[in-house]
Amino acid sequence: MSLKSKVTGLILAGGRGTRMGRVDKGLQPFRGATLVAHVMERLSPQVASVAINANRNLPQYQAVAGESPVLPDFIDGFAGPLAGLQIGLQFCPTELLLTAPCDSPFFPLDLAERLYAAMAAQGADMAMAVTMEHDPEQPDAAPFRQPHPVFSLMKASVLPQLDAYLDTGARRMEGFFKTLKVAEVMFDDAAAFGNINTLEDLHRHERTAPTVVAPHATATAAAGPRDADPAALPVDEARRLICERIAPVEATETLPLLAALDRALAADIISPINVPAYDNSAMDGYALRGADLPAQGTATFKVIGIAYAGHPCTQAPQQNECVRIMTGAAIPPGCDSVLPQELAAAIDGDSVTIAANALRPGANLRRAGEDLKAGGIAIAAGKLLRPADLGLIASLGIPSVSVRRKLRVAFFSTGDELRSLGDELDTGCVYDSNRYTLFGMLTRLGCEVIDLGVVRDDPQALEAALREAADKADAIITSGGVSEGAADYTRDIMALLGDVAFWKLAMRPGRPLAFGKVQTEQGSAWLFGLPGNPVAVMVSFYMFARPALLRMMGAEAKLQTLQARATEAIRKRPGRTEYQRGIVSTGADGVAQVRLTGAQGSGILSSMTEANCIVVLHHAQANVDAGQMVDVMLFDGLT
Ligand SMILES: Nc1nc2c(c(=O)[nH]1)N[C@H]1C(S)=C(S)[C@@H](COP(=O)(O)OP(=O)(O)OC[C@H]3O[C@@H](n4cnc5c(N)ncnc54)[C@H](O)[C@@H]3O)O[C@H]1N2
Ligand code: MOO
Ligand SMILES: [Mg+2]
Repeated sequence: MSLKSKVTGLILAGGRGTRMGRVDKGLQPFRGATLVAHVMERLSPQVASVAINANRNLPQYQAVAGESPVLPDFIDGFAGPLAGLQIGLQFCPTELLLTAPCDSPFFPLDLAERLYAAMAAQGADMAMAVTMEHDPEQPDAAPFRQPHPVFSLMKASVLPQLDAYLDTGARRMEGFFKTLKVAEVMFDDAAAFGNINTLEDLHRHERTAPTVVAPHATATAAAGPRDADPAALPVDEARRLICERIAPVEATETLPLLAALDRALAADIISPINVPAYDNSAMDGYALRGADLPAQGTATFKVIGIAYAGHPCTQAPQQNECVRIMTGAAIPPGCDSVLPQELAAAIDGDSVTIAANALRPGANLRRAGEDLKAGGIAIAAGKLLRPADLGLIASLGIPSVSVRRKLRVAFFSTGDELRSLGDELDTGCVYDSNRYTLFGMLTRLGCEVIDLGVVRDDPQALEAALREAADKADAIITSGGVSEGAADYTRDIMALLGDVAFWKLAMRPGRPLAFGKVQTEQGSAWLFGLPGNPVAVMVSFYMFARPALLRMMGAEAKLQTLQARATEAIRKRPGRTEYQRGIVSTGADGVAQVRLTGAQGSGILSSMTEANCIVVLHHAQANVDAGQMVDVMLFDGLT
């Protein structure tokens, strides 16, 4: 089942708007629509359906909501967001509820996904967004954790706990959350959770250009302390801008199951049968009726038949009778329990003696449909098919599946200094390594690769390569030439052929990045102009090209991070995301620990081959002390 189908969105618009002069915040005009309409637009793609919690101007909210419900508080008197949450949970038709306030129109498009990942991983009742913020009055002070309780994903089943909490007269969200198991999810981009509190805020944001058109405008709002480059775009923001523009390729194909490994499933796999198809035994032993088991002492059962996997026994045991049964064999009629043979008190010819408490009635049975129910979604569209998926599909008797077509990705390296393998290495030259790392990363991702070789720093050669790439491919990956260097013609040519933006990112390595669409008469392709430095090209690929390509492939793109303890102090400047190469291992106490691989320069490719993970030091994060936990991304999870 897809996550989206499990989540209902709730927009919290029930407040009094005190700080806005008691105007109805959600209905304030903003960039050509109401604030609530902006929130609705960001929430809708993440959820199965949306509801709005509002207590005033209900017809106006209904006009924005369309078919979706507008729900006033159940308890009286503008009791705050918890009252909105209560009615939202009462209404919620799915197992999860995602909340967003009506005055925060910039929140991440992967909010549901990221909150859910943490909630599931930690077995929590709910997950809440957290950011690291700076006090604008004290720019030199350490950043602090800012929870955002109004951006939460929770199980609908917490409603009775909320009812009980509200019955005590308490009204604070944080107070209620203390009664639950909460997973906190750190988001890099504090600005994305910024809300519009006052009319002045509203007008200030209104004057800045919309996020999608001019990333740098919002980057300024998100800038960290004074030494950070205010024009640099935070990583989360850049990833969001890229993914917002990109859509999956439409074409699909039907492939025999064995040819579908690593491809993105184009349609849900619906189970045509129950798996298992019949109740069967989980053990070698004796099938019997649980009601016949002794309450005390022992009871002796007569063996009346034998059931093998594939050869059922159709005889129904009567009182104190049983059937000898093997693992996987169908349970004989009337039986509901299986005694593993080693738990019998005695076995003598065709009689088996069982002691009281040796077996719980109902034990050791695998019920029909306990793995998959006929008619249910066995695997949701978007899944990249792994070995277990092939097995699961086979277990349903399905011989072929519909997958998205392979993505065609053209790539080339740029630079006069590059020499191909087999060439002499002249003075001032380097062997072209980026094309090999790119080939590896693209192939691992399951793309059809089109290698266009090395392209000289020459406008005509570059234009020809880009045109050829746009004609042949869905996406183009280049390396080099996107910085400010005098010989970097790529920028001019890319801009000439398409709608390409050159970004300076608040990250290291991988500061420069070109992204946009290259258009020719024959076709168009998304271009990712990655920086030339060999480590930067890999990091930029993983952080930006990979999620975008996966999205084009119609696959879910998760960047999974784990936590590990830093074995050493790490220097880190707040205001940019740093990706350092690390080696993760298990510490003496069983906790994951990570050490850095020596020099971290963006030309030092050996740091990548030595590493087994990337240590992610988030935008607002400062120096890390030895022993502190840090986020790591395992290479094995990236490709
Ligand atoms: N004045 C500034 N200079 C630089 C800035 C800046 O902001 N202002 N950014 C630096 C950063 S960060 C990077 S990264 C590089 C990126 O520059 P380009 O993308 O233009 O890349 P090139 O200059 O073409 O190459 C950089 C470096 O990488 C080597 N390289 C390039 N391609 C390959 C390849 N296929 N295989 C192996 N090595 C390759 C190239 O020889 C250079 O040494 O700009 C900084 N400068
Ligand atoms: O992208 Mo550059 O490699 O950050 O140094
Ligand atoms: Mg260059």
